[in-house]
Amino acid sequence: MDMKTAVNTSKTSSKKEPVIVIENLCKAFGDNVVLDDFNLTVHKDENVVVLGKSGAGKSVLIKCIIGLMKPDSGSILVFGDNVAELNHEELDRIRTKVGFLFQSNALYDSMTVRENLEFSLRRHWIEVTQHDIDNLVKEALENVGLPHTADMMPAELSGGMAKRIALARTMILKPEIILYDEPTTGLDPVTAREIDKLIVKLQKKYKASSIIISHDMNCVKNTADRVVLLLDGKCYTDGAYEELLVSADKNVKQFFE
Ligand SMILES: Nc1ncnc2c1ncn2[C@@H]1O[C@H](COP(=O)(O)OP(=O)(O)OP(=O)(O)O)[C@@H](O)[C@H]1O
Repeated sequence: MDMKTAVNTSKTSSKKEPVIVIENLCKAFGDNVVLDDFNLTVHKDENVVVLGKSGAGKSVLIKCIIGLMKPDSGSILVFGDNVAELNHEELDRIRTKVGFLFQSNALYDSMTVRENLEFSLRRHWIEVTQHDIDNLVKEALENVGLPHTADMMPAELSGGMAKRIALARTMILKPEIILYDEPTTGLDPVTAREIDKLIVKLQKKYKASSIIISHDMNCVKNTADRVVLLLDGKCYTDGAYEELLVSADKNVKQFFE
């Protein structure tokens, strides 16, 4: 079956403006061809989940999007700019609009929650006042339901709380695009579902677009407007969760069984 033809209709309309356009992306490490003519367009307000087996190239894809890795060929346009051609300052400007939630959370252990959130702001927004910072920190903590944690240290947080704080730190810059690297990995099922809800709530509130890398099929179901299967370096198929769920294609089925 030609899966592209079969399931290439997503819940979100392709009429919305594209924010990320990836065309013919290729990346190899020696003989290891990881991305091989990979294509993907993400539109405004859209949550796209990228599914793929371990080693399929999901992290490499994300690194290319934020300019941490250079593609061998092909292009990645973020808000119309070709990431591989940007200089350091231009990349920094783009990164204020593109938030990244690390799988490890990447909170600074020696800083309080407030300092972790402030650090993000001071690094990117040079002219921000202390009054603005206080308000933004308050809003960010309220967004994730943890207004009382500002003076806590990361070591005092549970895994779920740390994930929420990491999400607050990502959202404090009000990014227009958020890239999530396995946001629910390592969390218990109840906490994982809370994180799914927060991802969707904040995406709606700030009208952000997202790429979510996940193996957690509940997370995929709860967050995805569209699911992309990365296989053999290509976008193997692309459709709504419900469409892929009933697919007869064996490569798709293995993720949904
Ligand atoms: N810097 C690098 N140098 C050499 N090979 C690399 C490098 N980064 C990634 N790779 C290779 O690229 C392939 C894809 O890796 P990647 O981390 O993107 O997989 P993934 O889909 O994110 O897997 P997982 O779900 O296990 O995290 C792997 O074969 C990996 O060994």
